[in-house]
Amino acid sequence: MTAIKDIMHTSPVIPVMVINRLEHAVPLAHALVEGGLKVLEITLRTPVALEAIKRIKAEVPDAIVGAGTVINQETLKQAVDAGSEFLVSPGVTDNLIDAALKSGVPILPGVISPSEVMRLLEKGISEMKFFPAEAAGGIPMLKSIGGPLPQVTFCPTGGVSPKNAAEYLALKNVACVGGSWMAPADLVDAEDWTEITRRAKEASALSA
Ligand SMILES: O=C(O)C(=O)C[C@H](O)[C@H](O)COP(=O)(O)O
Repeated sequence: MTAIKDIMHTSPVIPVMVINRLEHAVPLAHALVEGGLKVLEITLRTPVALEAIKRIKAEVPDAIVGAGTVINQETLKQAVDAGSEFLVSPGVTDNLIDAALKSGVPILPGVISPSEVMRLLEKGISEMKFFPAEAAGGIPMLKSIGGPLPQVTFCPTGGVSPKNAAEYLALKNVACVGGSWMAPADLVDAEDWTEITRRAKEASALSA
């Protein structure tokens, strides 16, 4: 099992994927990996998400496949059973974090406030998702949290785009960012894998 810290340092951007049609899972993963983005977050927002995780794991060996939108013990168990190599949650509850720690699968839990950060530090977690990044205060908020809590490393996600990704990545307490702009619904629906690979290449060229 790869530690979440190493996963966060694998690529500067983690694509957040919403897969509506199962047959898109493997070509989409290939398109992103070909563009240099190996760490893939498949959100559990669609009925085919768990099967998509299994297929990508089986057919795209270079990918590091994680589950997003893990919100409780039930979705955590489903994600782990599907073979997820990491878990991402939009927020935190004690039940969820305790279950994740027990499972042994690394989790990137979502926070927006110093209190949430401190609760996770008490549980031994120092890598976190900052979600929803732009709406929750963006770059100034991360800089402010980094003052008293410099030991925490973040993956800002939510409203991150090619316009602001480099600025986020320049922060001391940011290892990578997450976002959906490499594989938005219209490009996936159109099966425009070429454009998705082009966007992935551009994203993977950003420096963390
Ligand atoms: O589904 C989840 O678990 C999430 O946490 C939400 C995603 O991270 C954001 O929807 C990505 O945000 P955008 O890049 O602004 O589209």
